[in-house]
Parts: sequence; C-alpha cells; structure tokens
Amino acid sequence: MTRILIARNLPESVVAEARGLFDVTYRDRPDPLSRDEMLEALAGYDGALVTLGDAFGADVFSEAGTPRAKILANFGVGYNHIDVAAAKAAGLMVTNTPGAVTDATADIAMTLMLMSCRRAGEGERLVRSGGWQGWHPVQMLGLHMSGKRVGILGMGRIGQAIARRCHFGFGMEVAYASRSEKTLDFPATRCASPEALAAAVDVLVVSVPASPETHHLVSAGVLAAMQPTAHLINIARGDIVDEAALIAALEAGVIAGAGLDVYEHEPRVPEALLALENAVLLPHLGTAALEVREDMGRMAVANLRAFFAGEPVPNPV
Ligand SMILES: NC(=O)C1=CN([C@@H]2O[C@H](COP(=O)(O)OP(=O)(O)OC[C@H]3O[C@@H](n4cnc5c(N)ncnc54)[C@H](OP(=O)(O)O)[C@@H]3O)[C@@H](O)[C@H]2O)C=CC1
Ligand SMILES: O=C(O)C(=O)CO
Repeated sequence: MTRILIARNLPESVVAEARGLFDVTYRDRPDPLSRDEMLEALAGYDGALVTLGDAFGADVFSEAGTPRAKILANFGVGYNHIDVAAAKAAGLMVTNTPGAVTDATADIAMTLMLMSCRRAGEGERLVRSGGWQGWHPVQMLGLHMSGKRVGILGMGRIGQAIARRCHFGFGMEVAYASRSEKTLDFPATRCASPEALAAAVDVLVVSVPASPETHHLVSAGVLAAMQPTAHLINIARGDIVDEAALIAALEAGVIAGAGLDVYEHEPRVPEALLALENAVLLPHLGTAALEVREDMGRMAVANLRAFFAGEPVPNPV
C-alpha cells in the first residue's frame, strides 16, 4: 500500500480520509519537520502531505539523492518553503490548495484594514489597561475607509477577493499592480510599479506570492512613496516586505499604520514591532477556520489520490 506521511496536525476528517486511501503515518504535532524528518519523508514514503514551515530547500533534495517519494502535496496555496525546481529535478511533483484559502484570507485582510485604519488594536489595549477616560469628540481618530483608495499589490485570487470587498462593500476606488493586466467585474486602475501604486492609495495591500522576485518588493522606497496617512496591510508572506524598513517607517510616521498577518522570520516578531501602537499584529490567521482547513486538507488528499491513481492531478504547481 502507498505510504504517506502527514507532516502536521490536521482536522480529524482530513486524516480519516487519507487513512481510507493510504498507509498513513500521522505526525500529530504543530512544529515544522526537522531536516532529518524531511530527509526521512523523502526516503521512507511514497509521498508526503506537508505545509508551510517545512523548509524543503534545494540542499534537502540534493542530500536526498533519488528519493522514494514522488509527490509533496502542500497544505496551503503558498509554496515558497519548497524549492519547486529542485523538487522536480529530484523527480517529485509539488501540488498546492488554491481557491480553498481565498475568501478566508481576504476576510483577514479586511479585518487588518479596519483594525489598522480605525486603531482597533490600540483601542482594545486602552480599554484593557483600565486607562480609558471615556468618549470624546476627538478621541483616537483614525482613517475612514469608506470611499478611500485601496491598492492591491498582486491582483490574483486573494487580491481580487479583497478588491471586490473593498469596492462593493466599502465603495473604495481600486488600483493594482500585477505582472499582467486583469479583466475584472469592477473598475480598477493598473499602476506601472509598486512605487506608483503606493503613491496613489490610502491603503496598500500585499497579496503577491513570496519568490526571489518579490523578496523585499515593498522596500524603503515603496514605503517612502506612501502618504503619511496611509496604511500597509500584508497577508501574503513576511519577506515580501522589508520588515526593518517598515519598522523605521512606522516609528518615523512615514506611514500611519500597518496590519500584518505574516512576518519576515515567522514566528519571530521583532521587539521593535511589538512595541509599536500603530502596528496590528495577527499570528498568521488567514485561513484559520475549521471548514477552510478541512477544504484545504481535502484538496491536498485529492491531489495525492489522483497522483497515485495515475489520473490528472488537480493542482500541480
Ligand atoms: N496569510 C495567510 O494565511 C495566507 C497567505 N497566502 C499568501 O497569499 C499568496 C497569494 O495567493 P493567491 O492570491 O491564491 O495567488 P495567485 O497566484 O492567485 O495571485 C498572485 C498574484 O500576484 C501577482 N504577482 C506575482 N508576482 C508578482 C510580481 N513580481 N509583481 C507583481 N505581481 C506579482 C500575480 O500576477 P499575474 O496574475 O499577472 O501572474 C497574481 O496576480 C500566496 O502565495 C500565499 O503566500 C495565501 C493564503 C493564506
Ligand atoms: O495557504 C497559505 O499559503 C497559507 O499561508 C496558510 O493557509
């Protein structure tokens, strides 16, 4: 029977489905695979269901030589933790879970936008501290989001879902920067560069995948192009934003605030960021809802099932 490693704790229904199809070893733990565990996953199994944090770099594949494993089914749409070219060269297919994550991640972007613009984290801390003196007309004034301009850096599935919420829900004007021009069912202006986008909007949302090309795409220069009243939201991956430059920009008032779901060296969050009142910090909650995680798991298992049945695989990377 086909041997599969499930590398992380998953919703029970997903594990049960996989057990019905394969000889499953279930690593029911929250921490990423160690290097030795990754090598064992490649050498001792026909395939593995892995997820973010499992750092399958080129060095792991080169040490693995010609592995027994033929597929890494990633639980998640982002696969920047896997060197896909090296995986392919070692004879492995990589798959992911696009779509299942889209709405939930767009919702977290909206949560962060509202929290950052309306100073909700700061306000909650004030109430919990016991220091709130009561309502007054100029208390904690934030940015009114309705009717403002949102910029989407990466107009893909999640970027479009965010833009749609902004346009139809908040009457916001939409601008974007993406590699290609998009045909959309709402008005949106394409900007030529991240800098041009940053300069044109009140809220800049990062929704590009992490890759060598997008590393530090949101640089000190992009942050400097933003207005001092503007907010940066990152729901994609931490290293797309130059985190040190972001901290400096928040400290100096170059921008008004930031809402982050992801960090450059996750799960480490710099002390300087923790100290900032104008940063809203979430622990990578984008898809954190049971039904969403079940959908993601079902997609990953479907990719494994199709692969071993010799059928077209639904979500190859
Ligand atoms: N916080 C969380 O929990 C979650 C985070 N994510 C992150 O969100 C990312 C996006 O997911 P999803 O929307 O499904 O991905 P998509 O592939 O659908 O969209 C990515 C978009 O980014 C654009 N893009 C790629 N490279 C560049 C670049 N160099 N400059 C400008 N635009 C670029 C693409 O343009 P084009 O279409 O022209 O190719 C595409 O429009 C994932 O890769 C993942 O890292 C995802 C889920 C949950
Ligand atoms: O799908 C992803 O890429 C995530 O970050 C977690 O759902």
